[in-house]
Amino acid sequence: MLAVHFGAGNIGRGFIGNLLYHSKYETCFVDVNSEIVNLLNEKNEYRVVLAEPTQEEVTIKNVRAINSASNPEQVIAAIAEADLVTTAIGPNILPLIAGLIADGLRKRVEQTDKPLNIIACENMIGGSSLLKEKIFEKLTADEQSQFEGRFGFPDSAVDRIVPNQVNVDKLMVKVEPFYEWVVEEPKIIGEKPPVKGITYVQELVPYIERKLFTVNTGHALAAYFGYYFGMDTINHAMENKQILELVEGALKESGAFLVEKYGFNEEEHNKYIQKIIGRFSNSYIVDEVTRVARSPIRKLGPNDRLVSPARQYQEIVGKNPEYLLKGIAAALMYGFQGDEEAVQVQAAINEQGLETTIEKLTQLDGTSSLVKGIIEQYHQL
Ligand SMILES: NC(=O)c1ccc[n+]([C@@H]2O[C@H](COP(=O)([O-])OP(=O)(O)OC[C@H]3O[C@@H](n4cnc5c(N)ncnc54)[C@H](O)[C@@H]3O)[C@@H](O)[C@H]2O)c1
Ligand SMILES: O=P(O)(O)OC[C@@H](O)[C@@H](O)[C@H](O)[C@H](O)CO
Repeated sequence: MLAVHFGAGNIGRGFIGNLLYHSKYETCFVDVNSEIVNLLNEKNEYRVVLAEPTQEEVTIKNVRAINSASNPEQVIAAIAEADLVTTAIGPNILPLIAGLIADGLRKRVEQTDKPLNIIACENMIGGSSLLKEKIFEKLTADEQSQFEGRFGFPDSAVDRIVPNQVNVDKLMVKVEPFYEWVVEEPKIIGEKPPVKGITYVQELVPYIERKLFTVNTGHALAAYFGYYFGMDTINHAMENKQILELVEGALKESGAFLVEKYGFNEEEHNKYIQKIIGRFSNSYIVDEVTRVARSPIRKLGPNDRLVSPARQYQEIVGKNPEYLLKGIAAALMYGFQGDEEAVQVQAAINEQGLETTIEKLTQLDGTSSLVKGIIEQYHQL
């Protein structure tokens, strides 16, 4: 079985590639990083090390790679033959690979009528659906109806902390032991990809909201307040009592509406929160706050980990959240010069003012109590 995976980065090698290998796939990574592509083709294997006391190590074999910038025709040929296509490249990049996947699917229908599933493994609600939309924009009406029944785009939620890292062995990747990959079954076309480690569910939204609005909400608060208080890594940030309290406060708020909305067991949800806080504090992982804080414009978006839980808390619990608004305020203050989006947010606040910037980024109404609350928290920082 052949899997074509876009993005040979942290999650691509450290998580998806790992599960694919253990499920007997040959994995063809697609990336634009020529160093990583060349190394994968030279070695055809790489190591994954667990960030825990045993430092257990596995070797992932049966891998190769294609540089999509220089060899797009090879990617097209690989998609035409693939049994599964996955991505872990970042939400902002999905639209950029849509044309190449569309060409691969066109070639495929000339060769075979075998169905194919394309699964985006990104931190966002509806990643595969967005990819489908972008691919379908490239197609004629006839192609759209032909592709509709043949290619599935099930949404998914992926969870495993894989920090940025520079190792002597450049292909090696250190990952936390925990992982979860949930895929929505009803949108699968043909047989379910037999990947050991995927949990298939009938409805994905509760899982992705629980993951994004717990793991990523808490992580974002740890990162933005970590940066604010001058911390370098997430586990150092979590050692700070004030930050721990802020993270716990935000997770109690997101937990309150998640439990109410989806009927999760409250006690189980509290255990889930505590487990996540333990994961953030893993001292075997060096996860820089600037990785977790990356792309604040995306993270301040209306459907992302800060604004969506704040809005849903207000709608479902019936009052303004406190900690989630503090988190949004801290994200608005994030001025790391090495992050293009952080620089843009600071420039927008200086040029257009705080309220207009909040309205534009969050799509919240400037007169709403949520925006007023964010401004109040911002001025308190
Ligand atoms: N790292 C984590 O802890 C983690 C966990 C869960 C989900 N995710 C999600 O996985 C996705 C990837 O994150 P990551 O941490 O692995 O990032 P990363 O930067 O380590 O990897 C992304 C890879 O995509 C490649 N890439 C960029 N543009 C490309 C293009 N046009 N075509 C092909 N490849 C391209 C990059 O060269 C890089 O190798 C993101 O959506 C992230 O939110 C990350
Ligand atoms: O990848 P991002 O930028 O959406 O979010 C940064 C981290 O919170 C994220 O990568 C987590 O490590 C991951 O989502 C854990 O499953």
